[in-house]
Amino acid sequence: MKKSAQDDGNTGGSAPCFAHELGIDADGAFVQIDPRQRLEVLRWRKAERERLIAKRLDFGAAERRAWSAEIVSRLAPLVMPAAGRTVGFCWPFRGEPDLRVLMEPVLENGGICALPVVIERGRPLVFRAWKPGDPLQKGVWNIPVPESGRDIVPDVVLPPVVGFDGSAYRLGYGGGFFDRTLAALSPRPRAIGVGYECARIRTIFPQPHDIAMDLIVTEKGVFSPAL
Ligand SMILES: Nc1nc2c(c(=O)[nH]1)N(C=O)[C@@H](CNc1ccc(C(=O)N[C@@H](CCC(=O)O)C(=O)O)cc1)CN2
Ligand SMILES: Nc1ncnc2c1ncn2[C@@H]1O[C@H](COP(=O)(O)OP(=O)(O)OP(=O)(O)O)[C@@H](O)[C@H]1O
Repeated sequence: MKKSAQDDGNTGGSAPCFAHELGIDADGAFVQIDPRQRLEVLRWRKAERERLIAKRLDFGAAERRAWSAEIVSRLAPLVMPAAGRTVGFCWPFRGEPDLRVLMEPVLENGGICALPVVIERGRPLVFRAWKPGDPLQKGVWNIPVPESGRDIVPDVVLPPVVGFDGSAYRLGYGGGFFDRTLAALSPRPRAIGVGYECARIRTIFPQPHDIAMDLIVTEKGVFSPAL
């Protein structure tokens, strides 16, 4: 006798699929993600972060200072005129480009500078207005953050990159903080990734949650994402 659909455990709907789990994409929509692929990407990113941070530190402080100066001079026309605009900087950490000298012209132009604060793992960053002389305290990883100051939505953010690719995707420190922040803010601030040429890689293997930078600035130039 022919088995009924019921006997097969098939209730007529589509078969349950256990090969995927749910993730979230850059627009906040749920997407299916292959867990094996996710794990492979996580492992690869962890190793790649370590390799790229070690590589930039190997170059030495004098070289990084010279590159930072180049990056600042390329960034200046992109964030100016700053009047009435808020620029989200990061306090330099582990050999990242030092953009602090750009704060003075931004402030002189009537702009506002802000620094990110990690409120909680898994949550967007909060930006706090800051100017030289205002008190700082230690945040996560001992990165200095403003002790007080009003929370503010930046018009432009300058996320440092651990790695980046030709599509302007950014590899950071693995907290997902900038992706969450950019996904949460409306209107989305302009995001200009900053880093050295030695951070350029073929691809970061972008995942649904990754948000590409609008531009990448290195000591060698200003790069738009390749189509
Ligand atoms: N200078 C600077 N400040 C910044 C950032 C940055 O990239 N540069 N951030 C940019 O977002 C935020 C801090 N980012 C952080 C990212 C990850 C972890 C962290 O705890 N990472 C885990 C590893 C995560 C994983 O691989 O799963 C760890 O080290 O244990 C901490 C802070 C805000 N301030
Ligand atoms: N918008 C989001 N919603 C939910 N989870 C997210 C979001 N963005 C990122 N994540 C999660 O955060 C984790 C880390 O992301 P990713 O590897 O892209 O970090 P990163 O960009 O290197 O870190 P950071 O910006 O903190 O320097 C991922 O596992 C991802 O699932």
